[in-house]
Amino acid sequence: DSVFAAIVQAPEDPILGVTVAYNKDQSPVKLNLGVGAYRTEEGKPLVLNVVRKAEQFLVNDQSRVKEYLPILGLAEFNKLSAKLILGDDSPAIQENRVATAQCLSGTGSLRVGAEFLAKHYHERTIYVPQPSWGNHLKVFTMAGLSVKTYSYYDPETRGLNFQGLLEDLGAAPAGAIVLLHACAHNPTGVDPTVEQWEQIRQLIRSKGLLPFFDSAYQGFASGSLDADAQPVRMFVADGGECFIAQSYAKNMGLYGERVGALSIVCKAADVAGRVESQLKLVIRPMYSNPPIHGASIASTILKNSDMYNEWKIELKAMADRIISMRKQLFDALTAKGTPGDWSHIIKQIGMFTFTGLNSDQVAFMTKEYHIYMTSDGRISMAGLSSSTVPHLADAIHAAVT
Ligand SMILES: Cc1ncc(COP(=O)(O)O)c(CN[C@](O)(C(=O)O)[C@@H](O)C(=O)O)c1O
Repeated sequence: DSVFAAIVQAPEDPILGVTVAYNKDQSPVKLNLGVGAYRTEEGKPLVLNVVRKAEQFLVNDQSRVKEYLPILGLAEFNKLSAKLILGDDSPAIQENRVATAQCLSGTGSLRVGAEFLAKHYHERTIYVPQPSWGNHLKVFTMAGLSVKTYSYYDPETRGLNFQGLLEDLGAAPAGAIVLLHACAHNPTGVDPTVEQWEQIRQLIRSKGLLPFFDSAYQGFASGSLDADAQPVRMFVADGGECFIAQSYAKNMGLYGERVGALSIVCKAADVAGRVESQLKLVIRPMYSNPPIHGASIASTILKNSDMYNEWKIELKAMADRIISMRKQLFDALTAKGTPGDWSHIIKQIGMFTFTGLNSDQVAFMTKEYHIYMTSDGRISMAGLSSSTVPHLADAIHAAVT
């Protein structure tokens, strides 16, 4: 019989599997609040106008060819991506201390960074917040790093367990890698304050820990690209090293184009040059070179000031719609007198609300109300619209009474 006869059926991905279940549901009132993908008020995926414009511009450019990109990707895109997260006036960029590679969106940037660290960095332990994006554990483990967690979320206050965070990172071995969500923490929607970020930075630098930022929602959390990049810029301003994974999936709506970048901020330009050369040895045997189309769209938008400004307006509109959904859900639960304190819905930031509903309550809401969400109680606010808020409020009310 087949040499693969012993292979067992793999479980569905905890996040992407929710969409699989949603697609099978025939109910007219079904609601997909699982995957972090933006939907319009009409519940439809959104291609930004400025993305359509950039694509049209590219299609009309007869001089464009389909040649391989370099291993590190589209150089112009890499420069513009580093500027986007580090700021136009970043000393690290001016001093040529940043090595950047275009990677396959956020996941690919995290994986390339992890593979690089497993090969070149003496400390193989990476501390990931508890909880974190589910895929972090698998990406870092598959790259050969050993994953530990640091306290992050306080279920009592549904806010940050800041003391626990400081204790756990304070106890980490010198040199350990620390994964930090740059903004809009997934799944909790809880971010440190600027003051808390400064304390985290001081602790990380004093212990010689290596910060690895995951920036998947820049501009999507507050609506401001600069505000959402503030924590990253605080760390880079102190001259220390850091890794930064960027994704354009959400803020440019380039989900399926797989557009992202890994930047490694070094202490000296010659180190950055050598790091960049070693990044090529990680990437070449993995996927050789990245796709040209999505990065060309992003680059066209980032380098053209009219398009860049149009993008910022569309980005803020997406962020504002999500904030409005938070308010509407909070108001609906308040109006219904749903038992419990629901203020965390409006206090949390970014794509997700960490409701505090347990897996049994989630299963009930799926079964009885056709609400699709992750079993940890996370809801993608982008999946909601004014017309569907009442249905979700009914489901939550029924689940907690
Ligand atoms: C913190 C974080 N980091 C990286 C990524 C990877 O994103 P990409 O590779 O597409 O650029 C996500 C996306 N996470 C999800 O929005 C989510 O948690 O639903 C979803 O896209 C996913 O892939 O799980 C994320 O939330």
